[in-house]
Amino acid sequence: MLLARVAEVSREVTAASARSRKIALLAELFAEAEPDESPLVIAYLSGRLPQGRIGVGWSVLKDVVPPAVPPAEGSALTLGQVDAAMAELAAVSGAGARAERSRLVHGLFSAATHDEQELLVRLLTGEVRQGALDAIALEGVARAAGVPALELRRAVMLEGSLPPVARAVLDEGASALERFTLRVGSPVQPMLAHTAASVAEAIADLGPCAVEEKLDGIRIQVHRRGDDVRVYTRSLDDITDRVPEVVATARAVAADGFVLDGEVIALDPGSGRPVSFQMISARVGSRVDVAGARAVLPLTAVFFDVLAREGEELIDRPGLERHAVLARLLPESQRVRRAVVTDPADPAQTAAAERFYADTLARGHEGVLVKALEAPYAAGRRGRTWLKVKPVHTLDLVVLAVERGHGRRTGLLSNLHLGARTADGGFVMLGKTFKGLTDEMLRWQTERLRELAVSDDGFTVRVRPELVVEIAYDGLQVSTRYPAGVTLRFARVVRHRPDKRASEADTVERVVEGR
Ligand SMILES: Nc1ncnc2c1ncn2[C@@H]1O[C@H](COP(=O)(O)OP(=O)(O)OP(=O)(O)O)[C@@H](O)[C@H]1O
Repeated sequence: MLLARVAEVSREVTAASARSRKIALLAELFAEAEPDESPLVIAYLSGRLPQGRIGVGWSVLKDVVPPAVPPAEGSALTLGQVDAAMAELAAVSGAGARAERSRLVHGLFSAATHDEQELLVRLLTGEVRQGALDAIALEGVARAAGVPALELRRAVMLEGSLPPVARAVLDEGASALERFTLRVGSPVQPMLAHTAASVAEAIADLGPCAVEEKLDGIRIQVHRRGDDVRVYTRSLDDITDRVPEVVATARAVAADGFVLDGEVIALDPGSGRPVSFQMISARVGSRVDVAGARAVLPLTAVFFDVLAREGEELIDRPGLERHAVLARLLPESQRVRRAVVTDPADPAQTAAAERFYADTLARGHEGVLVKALEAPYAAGRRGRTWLKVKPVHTLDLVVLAVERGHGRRTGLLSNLHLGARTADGGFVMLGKTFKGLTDEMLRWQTERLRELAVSDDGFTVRVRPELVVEIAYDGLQVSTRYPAGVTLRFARVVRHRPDKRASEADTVERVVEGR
């Protein structure tokens, strides 16, 4: 397939306002593509490169942004050629890398038409305006392959991503879906939670439920088959080598095969209270000297769900049943604490749930999750059957740009420009903040944002909109300075969220309407 065709559909999808029209356009595109090309089509439409970040920054791109390079007359670039060029670019390193990248990028842009050049820029800068593309791409594939979207979605959750499933169903049809089951060693997208204002509201919503402590660590999914243990993050990255303590815990379980869902935390050796997320994140994120870091900040794995055991898939079983399996697998110390409300009409039980919430906060945790006892595990979805209750309201926003620090912060990238998602896949800026950033966080974000930089006027560095930050704030205030007409009052950074994608950030509608 030609890149020009993807560029054309990408434009049409952006211009179409009806979701059904977008899906129809995508279905047509997937029907035309060879099944093997579909992973590239999905990636390019949603503005991702399969190679990830490939080191082409603004210093290289500014020389090729249209109209800098004369465009090719007719379209001839195929998706395969673009992919090969990106792979070549990703492999460049060492002395002379910048010149070599520049040479390769020039070559690619000279072979591209004007429209293709624009798509290439968007791919290389990460600036794609394709709202909720992953969800509609899934529906487009379902229609092109003639399979129900619901069944395709389940397969995608179990596989972890759309491209491999798309390739299989477009090639073989519905029968391919059977292959995508929960497998030990293949991470599935975790179930997520909605928010409730209070424990009472959550109980009223869910009926019989469990109130669990919300641990403030890093989500982990632990797979074990025989002696082989793998640990994945919420974004399904394999962190096995960084968390030897978790591997040891999983090996000690008296069962051969299972998939567990939980959180890795660190407890202060002195007080026994949980240490900050930022420190755990630094410990898990460190590529260096795991043994040394381990001595300083030992990690503890605590689990709250089990998705499979000894070859048996459990995700469709009620929560209560899964918890019974979990309780047989793990000692109490390795499970989250919880209080069960079997009868929401019993005041003694609801009072006990409220006490549990208060005690959890007093122990230094950030809140609770209230989970319906009957509900299955909704992999990859923000289910209505898990509700989180926290005393402080936070937003997940995307860093759009950052200002250079001055004074004590000279040399660091400090003041963050914060954006919420818009319905059309873009971002709208809601405000700026450098409050809440510790020295360690400043150092970390400076390094990360330098990698994401796309332009720099000496004062403000614009970045690919990829880094998510969790922001606490005291409310909204009307502002003519910001495009949504509002800005955040006393916004402060709670933490960076490298485990979240920009597509998971809060939408401006949610911020403004409190939804
Ligand atoms: N007992 C628990 N059950 C489920 N998730 C828990 C529990 N304790 C801590 N967590 C964490 O809370 C998260 C659930 O909240 P949510 O689905 O909103 O994700 P989130 O956006 O990362 O949440 P937040 O931003 O509030 O941490 C899980 O991803 C997990 O990391």
